[in-house]
Amino acid sequence: MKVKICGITDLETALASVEHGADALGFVFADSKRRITIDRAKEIIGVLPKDLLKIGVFVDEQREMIERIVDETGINVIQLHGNESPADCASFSIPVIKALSIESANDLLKVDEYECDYLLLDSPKGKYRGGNGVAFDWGLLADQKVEGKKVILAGGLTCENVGGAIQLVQPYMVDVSSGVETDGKKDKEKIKGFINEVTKEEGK
Ligand SMILES: O=C(O)c1ccccc1N[C@@H]1O[C@H](COP(=O)(O)O)[C@@H](O)[C@H]1O
Repeated sequence: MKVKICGITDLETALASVEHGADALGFVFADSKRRITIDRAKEIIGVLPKDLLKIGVFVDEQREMIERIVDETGINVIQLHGNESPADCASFSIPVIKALSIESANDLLKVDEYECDYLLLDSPKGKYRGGNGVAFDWGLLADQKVEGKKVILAGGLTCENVGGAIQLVQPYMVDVSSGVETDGKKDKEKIKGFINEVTKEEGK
């Protein structure tokens, strides 16, 4: 099971996440309290391990801007978290994650429209397009399995609920932002605890 820590804005948190076993770090280039500048992302990514997934999160961003940010920062996976169409997600030169908002079983029908490398399933609710710390009904995914896609589960995951979520959904990766923060800042102990819970669940 892979783990992504999203909303990285400083090097110390990035390095601590890697040390504790994160497979992927997310950098938000969209409207968010965790938005990062191109220069800052470049500085952080420049010292991270080569094989780590460095994921740029975008919401309905211009393709040219996404390509520029990829070139300048070293982002090696693109996460499209807005209303991007299947065509918008196609033919980038690096892997793409399409995020879909899941509120009802009907929303899962969209899954087959996208041919990208990964599908991220998140809650639709909150102030921003993502990163709101709100979970959706994971039971929908237990009832209607997503076949043949690498599923990333996101939205309201915490140290307390990630074990149960994994049992229910069996995703390829779990993705967390708010659940590893205290007072709006990334909390290294929570990051460690979250990754430990995922590892514990895998060992069962
Ligand atoms: O993290 C953000 O601020 C963000 C902003 C805009 C689009 C996506 C964003 N983050 C993604 O949302 C999921 C869920 O976050 P949370 O754990 O519920 O806080 C997160 O994993 C990011 O991929």
